[in-house]
Amino acid sequence: METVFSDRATPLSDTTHAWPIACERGFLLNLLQRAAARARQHKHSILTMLKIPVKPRDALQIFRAFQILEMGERFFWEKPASQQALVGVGSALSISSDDTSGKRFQEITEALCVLRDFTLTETTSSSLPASRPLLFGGFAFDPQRQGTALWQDFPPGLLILPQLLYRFEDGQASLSFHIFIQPDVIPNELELQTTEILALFQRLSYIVEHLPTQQLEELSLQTVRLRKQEVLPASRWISIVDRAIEQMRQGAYQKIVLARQVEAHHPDGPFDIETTLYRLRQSYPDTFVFAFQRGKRYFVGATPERLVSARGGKLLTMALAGSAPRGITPEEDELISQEQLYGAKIRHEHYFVVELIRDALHELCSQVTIAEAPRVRKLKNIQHLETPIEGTLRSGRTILEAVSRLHPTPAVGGVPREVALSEIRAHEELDRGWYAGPVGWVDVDGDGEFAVALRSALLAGSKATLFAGNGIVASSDPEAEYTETGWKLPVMLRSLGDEE
Ligand SMILES: C=C(O[C@@H]1C=C(C(=O)O)C=C[C@H]1O)C(=O)O
Repeated sequence: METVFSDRATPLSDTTHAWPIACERGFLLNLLQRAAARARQHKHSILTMLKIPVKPRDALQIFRAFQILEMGERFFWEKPASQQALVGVGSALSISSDDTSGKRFQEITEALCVLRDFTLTETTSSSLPASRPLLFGGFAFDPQRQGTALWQDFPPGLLILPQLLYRFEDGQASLSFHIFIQPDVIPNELELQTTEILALFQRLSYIVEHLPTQQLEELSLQTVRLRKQEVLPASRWISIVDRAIEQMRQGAYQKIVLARQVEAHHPDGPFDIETTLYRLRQSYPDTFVFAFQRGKRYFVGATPERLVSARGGKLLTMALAGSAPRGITPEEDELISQEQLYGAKIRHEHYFVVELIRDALHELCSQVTIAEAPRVRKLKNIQHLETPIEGTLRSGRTILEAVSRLHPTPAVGGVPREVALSEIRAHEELDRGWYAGPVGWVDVDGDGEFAVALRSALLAGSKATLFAGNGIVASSDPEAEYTETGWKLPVMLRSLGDEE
């Protein structure tokens, strides 16, 4: 294998050679020719992926560069504290499911299996860790709920294989390009495609090299008074919670999570997605910071809740439920966590989630380890009770199977699941869309990571729709639940630049 990638140490400040996407024409053409030969042999298109090492750059800069490239919709996924990022643009393939009967995960898994069997991956550098094409996307919270115009273009299930993917992990950065090669492709077309891909690499290199660096930090300091509006009046929301408590007292179900919706309007023009992401990552480094674009709209957030990750057979998940505010002094903070988070009501709510996860993993995993006692997870303005859970996936099981069994956990749905879901559907009076649904990525081999899309908002121009929910049990106090949802909203409000 011939590679022309230069490992020469070029300082990032050297804008002339800071970001070459180096790939020799002969190497790329040869890859496409091999893909074409395989496509002819199998009479099936071949998903061809080329992975190239690049100099690490801030993931948000790449996100910006992808916009200038104008190749279509973008996505962003970052775990700032563990320095992992995925940034994608364009769509080489989109797999969606409109199924409302519970088969959406299965339908998408089947499509992924076909892809896996017809994939050719290549890299210009053997020092890069092997990886497989990955798709990014999400799932609606409840596909059975009648969708409204608010979540148009966010179907029950959607995964997108980007044309270009920037990945940063373990201190290494790479750029992957994906293309389908058809069985009837002619040699001239392969030549043409090679020329086009190389031109694209050149254009992107130029854009990345010439991006200004400091701008986002400055923009993130600017605040504005957003006009905020509750979609349901507080009294109405509280009466919905009241009703649920009454039902639980009568034994109809044991736990339900009810959410409310707030609209925020920017007085002077559209929200800036990059500045929003910058603020989210600065304030909430220990979360999954994500953005998913559909048309001109973005679903964006910083969620502390991992639904599940699976890599090489190792599965990680968590129960995250029970919330309290942060104290001003360390002593007060500690007192709040001891009195509230470790109090009987919250432990009870939390325990439902641990139990469900234990049951859901039973068939999927050969071994499950649940931390003996929950711990406190401290975020900037809120703290939660969290129980880490690990498992070993049985062979042949994939992350999407885990997602389909775990979602919705009682941290966002309720107990029993189906009763709580139909109560939410009938009485919550809001369209959750992808809020509280699984968002994340999966590769063609079934590894991946999904988070629960909390602390999130849907941005449409100068309007943002925010969601926040809370777990309610029979002993809950409706006014207190309202206040608690109010601790969750500032994550997005401040990140949208709100001055309050
Ligand atoms: C539903 C939300 O959060 C969930 C509910 C929690 C609770 O009931 O205390 C805590 C964390 C999340 O599992 C939300 O942030 O909107």
